[in-house]
Amino acid sequence: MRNKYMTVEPISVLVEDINVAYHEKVVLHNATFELKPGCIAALVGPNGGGKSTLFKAIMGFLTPHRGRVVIKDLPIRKAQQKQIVAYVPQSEEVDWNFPVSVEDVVMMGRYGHMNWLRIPSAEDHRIVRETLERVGMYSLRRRQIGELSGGQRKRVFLARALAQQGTVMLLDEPFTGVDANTEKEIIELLITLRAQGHTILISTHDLGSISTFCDQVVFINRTILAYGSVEDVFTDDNLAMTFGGVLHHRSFYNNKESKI
Ligand SMILES: Nc1ncnc2c1ncn2[C@@H]1O[C@H](COP(=O)(O)OP(=O)(O)OP(=O)(O)O)[C@@H](O)[C@H]1O
Repeated sequence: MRNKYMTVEPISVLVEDINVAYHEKVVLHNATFELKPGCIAALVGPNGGGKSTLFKAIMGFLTPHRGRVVIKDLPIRKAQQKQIVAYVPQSEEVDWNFPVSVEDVVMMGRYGHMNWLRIPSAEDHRIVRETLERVGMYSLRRRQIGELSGGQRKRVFLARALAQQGTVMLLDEPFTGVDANTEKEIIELLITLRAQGHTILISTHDLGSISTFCDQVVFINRTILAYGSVEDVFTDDNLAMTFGGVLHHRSFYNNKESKI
């Protein structure tokens, strides 16, 4: 039987010179960066800057017109086949009226581990139960997903990603619409996942918390403007370049409530 919370071999993510377009219109240009194995990286940029588009390209949902995404020395399709990358989408991308329960959603994270009949094994059920307990949603497992609060919805999709047991985790704005306690709990969970070897990319508008739990920052606005360690690149100059000169990160340290 597998260890309850598995340790994984940390792996890197390389995004190399990708262009991504919707209907021929390029929205992400020549984007390049690398995530170090076993780090938490914040993806920071303005609304419409291309964060969700980048996640979809890394997931293989959108195919770059040029460039490549390499995960553990594998092209993205192979990495997806091996269930290496798990994704927590923005809440707006989910149809909350869909008649599925919390438990059903988390079980979807196991689909890639099942055969084509998709009959869950005892291990699948065990993993779903454990991940629901881990995010504090086990007692609500039978509830329809539309009957959850914003913070509970985030937890369910986090549980789905955990159930998938991907080594790389992509989280698109997990803090939007959640209260301070839930944000703290999600950060603690991410820190634990990093200690277990996971590589994590998280888009966030909460600049004030980045230096408390992230190792790397990736600045994005239609391209990657800068990336590297928090110490080296989380600077006023890079914030100004990314947001057009209107933000200074010291103001976020002083006012933790501020969000872009
Ligand atoms: N399905 C789509 N079809 C056409 N254009 C799109 C589509 N999705 C996004 N875009 C455009 O691509 C650009 C990048 O959008 P994206 O959603 O990646 O930004 P974002 O940084 O995630 O924004 P936000 O912070 O508001 O979530 C925007 O100009 C957006 O209008």
